[in-house]
Amino acid sequence: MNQSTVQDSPPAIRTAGLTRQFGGLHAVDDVHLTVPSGAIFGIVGPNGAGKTTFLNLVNGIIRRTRGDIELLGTRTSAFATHQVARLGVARTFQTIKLIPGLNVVESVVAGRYRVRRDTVLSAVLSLPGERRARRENESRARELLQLVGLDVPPDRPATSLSYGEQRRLEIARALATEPTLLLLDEPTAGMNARESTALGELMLALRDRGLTLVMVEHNMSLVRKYCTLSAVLNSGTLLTTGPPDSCLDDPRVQEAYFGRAEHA
Ligand SMILES: Nc1ncnc2c1ncn2[C@@H]1O[C@H](COP(=O)(O)OP(=O)(O)OP(=O)(O)O)[C@@H](O)[C@H]1O
Repeated sequence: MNQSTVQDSPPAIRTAGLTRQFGGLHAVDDVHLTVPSGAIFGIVGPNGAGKTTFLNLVNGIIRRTRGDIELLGTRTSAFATHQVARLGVARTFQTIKLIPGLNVVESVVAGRYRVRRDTVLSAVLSLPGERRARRENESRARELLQLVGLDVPPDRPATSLSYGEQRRLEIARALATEPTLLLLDEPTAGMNARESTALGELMLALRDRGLTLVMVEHNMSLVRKYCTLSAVLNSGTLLTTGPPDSCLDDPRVQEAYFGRAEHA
């Protein structure tokens, strides 16, 4: 996707009055937020601010109590996860979710099958063309492993990788669905500084390929360096949104994190 196409695209995410209650708790409370296409968008906020709940609402894992969600120009408020995935939205999780028993390359190919039921069916029935499709899937998986910088033997069991490597494998698996919008929940958790920087560079490379990236992240220097826009949640509400430096230096944000502005 070139730059003018990205600019002409509808917002990757638009929420209006988005609210999710758990009993009496407003985990996400009346959030009006727009993530433009082509952004690297950081969602930050103290623990329990509602960041993961927001991502869960966006990709249909949980249902809203009130409000609306529009993804890539389609109203998805009542969509289930698989319907959201088919629009071109992929997701990684705070807790790594790799399928035990699969090797590195199989884990990425599994990502492809997740949204392509027709391919699964032809694989099971061994229909003509299935072997060629499998070869293509594996070769695409190897390209994605290279893209995310995961230089390990493709036949290694996925669960034997280091934590940082597993996080990159999850991103490769998410990319295997050919998403337009990639949601990452704390992608640098457990990564060292070198791995975190590599992840930042990967996000830039993906953005240059036309993806929109939204990440929940606690690493503020990463957000400042690599995100083009950000939003701060606090107690479920949207405190502020805009370029990371102005958001994170906002006294209200400092207060949400530290209690008093002068502690920043
Ligand atoms: N399924 C649930 N049932 C009840 N309460 C929930 C549920 N999921 C989240 N919450 C509550 O909603 C609030 C927001 O949680 P959420 O996980 O979205 O925060 P977060 O900003 O992602 O936090 P962290 O940075 O610690 O991961 C918290 O008070 C949490 O305990």
